[in-house]
Amino acid sequence: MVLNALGIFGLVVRADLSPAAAVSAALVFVPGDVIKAVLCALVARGVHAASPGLLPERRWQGRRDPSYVSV
Ligand SMILES: O=C(O)CCCC[C@@H]1SC[C@@H]2NC(=O)N[C@@H]21
Repeated sequence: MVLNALGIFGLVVRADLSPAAAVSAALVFVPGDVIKAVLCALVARGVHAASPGLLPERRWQGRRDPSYVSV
């Protein structure tokens, strides 16, 4: 969605399209982008399930329960 927003901005500034025309041009990409995002999430979930230690453990940084900090 950030890329789409930047693309709309670019179309307005560089291609001299009206904002409405730029939005409608960018809408063409949205279905494919949603499919790609879902596939990416599924692949990331599979990778994380196969290698749970791949990412560093998140540490609680809040103040309500300092004993929650594990390291
Ligand atoms: O080739 C170009 O100059 C335009 C590339 C456009 C890429 C954008 S990124 C968001 C949207 N989703 C895509 O898959 N392609 C466009």
